[in-house]
Amino acid sequence: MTTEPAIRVKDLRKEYPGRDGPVHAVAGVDLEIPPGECFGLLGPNGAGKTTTVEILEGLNRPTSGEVEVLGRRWDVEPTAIRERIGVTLQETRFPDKETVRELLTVFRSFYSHGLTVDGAMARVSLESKANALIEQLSGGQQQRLAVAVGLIGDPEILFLDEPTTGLDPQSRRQLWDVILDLRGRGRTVLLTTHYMDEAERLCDRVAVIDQGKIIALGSPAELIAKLGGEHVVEFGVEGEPIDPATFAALDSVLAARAEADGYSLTVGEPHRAIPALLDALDEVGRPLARLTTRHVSLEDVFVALTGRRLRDDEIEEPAVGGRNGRRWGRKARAAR
Ligand SMILES: Nc1ncnc2c1ncn2[C@@H]1O[C@H](COP(=O)(O)OP(=O)(O)OP(=O)(O)O)[C@@H](O)[C@H]1O
Repeated sequence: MTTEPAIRVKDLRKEYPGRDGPVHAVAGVDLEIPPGECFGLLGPNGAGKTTTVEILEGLNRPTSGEVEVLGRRWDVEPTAIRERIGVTLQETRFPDKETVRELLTVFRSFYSHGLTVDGAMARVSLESKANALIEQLSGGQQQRLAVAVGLIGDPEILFLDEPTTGLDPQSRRQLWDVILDLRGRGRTVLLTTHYMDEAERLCDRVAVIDQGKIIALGSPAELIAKLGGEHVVEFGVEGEPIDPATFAALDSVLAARAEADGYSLTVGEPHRAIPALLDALDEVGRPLARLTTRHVSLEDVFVALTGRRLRDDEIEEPAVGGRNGRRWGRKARAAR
């Protein structure tokens, strides 16, 4: 295996013509991904993930910038790159009337070396479906087949564009196992997703991308640690809305935010913050409607950086800094 980066991207830009002027789908992305890393590109719909990945896969051309895949450039050595990468697109449509084995046999013939067809089916646990028609497969099985197609050339890098979107939880977990297996084999995986739990579970490092730019880069644990608190307390209060600044001043609260249906606090120590919250509500005679606690997630990182949720582009109020004086919220922007 080479010691050069598996992927190197410098000042990558892609503009599409738009009705109201050019759309800057990728607006200056720098990336260096070492071999063997499972790297996640995270961001909401329209952030520029697919465009970036398509350029890396050689399916789209950049407007400007440098791209090297396994030390090679698409405009110089396209075949050499194609032989060593695998691609699973966001949506794949295979011929309904072909069997799993037939399809994999066709794709295997495109590569000078690779897995056996049986080996590829085993990697994605589809052995029992070898002779099933593609139209007979469930959504999760079809997606695993798409991954098997990506793996058939035994690639050094596998690109997976939103591999689990639309799948049920069990199918998602089955695909996660396939990706973890690949990671365990030392292969490089570049994954795009808008599921934060997926990124946390699978990725060594993630780049959070928004409006064509990387706004945070690091391991999920590093990005979460930057929020300063490990826990989120979410609660609702009966009656009129309360200014979140009231809660920001409470013991061990690092940031407070009004949510659509209540409030969310980033806290260092829930056993100090919760009693303080209950006392404060008691004092003003406002009963608590509900309260839950959870660990901070990458979703919270995204909200803290952009003031928006990843999944639905819902607008959030900026967070109000706690007594440690930390402000994590930014001005809420209008959804595009
Ligand atoms: N062929 C195209 N022509 C014009 N605009 C495009 C084209 N492809 C993408 N865009 C625009 O570029 C931006 C980035 O799109 P892209 O598909 O890369 O985002 P994404 O993060 O992958 O989103 P999704 O999760 O929805 O696929 C969006 O504003 C999109 O509308």
